[in-house]
Amino acid sequence: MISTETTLAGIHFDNCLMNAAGVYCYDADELNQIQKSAAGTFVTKSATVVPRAGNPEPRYLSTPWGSINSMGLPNKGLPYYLDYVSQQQTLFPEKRYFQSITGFNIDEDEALLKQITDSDFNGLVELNLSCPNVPGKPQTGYDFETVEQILTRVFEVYEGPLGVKLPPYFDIVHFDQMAAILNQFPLAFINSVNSIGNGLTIDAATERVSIKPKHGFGGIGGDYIKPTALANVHTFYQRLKPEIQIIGTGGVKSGQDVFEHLLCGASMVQVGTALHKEGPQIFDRLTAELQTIMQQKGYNKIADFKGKLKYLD
Ligand SMILES: O=C1NC(=O)NC(C(=O)O)N1
Repeated sequence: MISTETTLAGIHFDNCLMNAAGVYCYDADELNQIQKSAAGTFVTKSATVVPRAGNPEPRYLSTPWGSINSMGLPNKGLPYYLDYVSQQQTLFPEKRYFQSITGFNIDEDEALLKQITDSDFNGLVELNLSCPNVPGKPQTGYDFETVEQILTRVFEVYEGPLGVKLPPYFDIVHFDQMAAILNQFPLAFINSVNSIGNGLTIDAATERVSIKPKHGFGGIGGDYIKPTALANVHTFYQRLKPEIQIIGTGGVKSGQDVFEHLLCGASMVQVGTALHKEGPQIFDRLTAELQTIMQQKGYNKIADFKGKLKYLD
């Protein structure tokens, strides 16, 4: 039997595929659709201290090669998601889920984590350090000193399995610097990558930008970013201590894309842009395509090939 199961933070998941935060996870209706799909689990939309309407629309566009978005963290607030996940934990006591959170400062991060500690949440926290779309707010993941300060506070106050959603990096020195910071902490995982921030797509016919916020600037996902995503997954796989596992996100729309992320070292693979386009039935297709590739190569489980990317030297 070809198995696509995986383990993350010592937790078993029947399938290594799940949604990426922000896609099919805004409310109970969307999360129910992921729950009923072939995905191994789900992550909620990044929750902030107070609910947010997000940026003005149009704020999302699917393009032939992917997507651009400037959602601006629209979410129903952490209590909503904790209530929903609590119900799912009761319905499916053997499953574990991901709660994404993002504070606008270190005190907000602490407040969000305290809310989670005070709840019956038994899953994994994904701390989003990389939203590129809140006007005036930097992508924290590019401020290394602040990342270190945040993680220091986080692990003073939170005891459950926790990982960070990182922006894409493009410079080997930055990989080295970030890995040196991340390796100081008992992180369960990192999730590489969030969208490539502040891209621009335009409509030549109307001579206009595609989305309203920030004069059309938004996070880029899809085919455009797969090479960057694979490089980030593999570079951190090479540099991080083995206790910190990797969730691979970016450019996944086929079983081959999933296979490539796993080959680069991912233990779990998230799907964003392609899920937005195809809907939750994509998980059936991706799982079947991955299993076919594994069968053709003689692999029975992910551990047979995870991280075993070959070089040409
Ligand atoms: O972290 C995020 N990444 C994105 O690409 N978009 C969303 C958002 O704008 O809410 N957040």
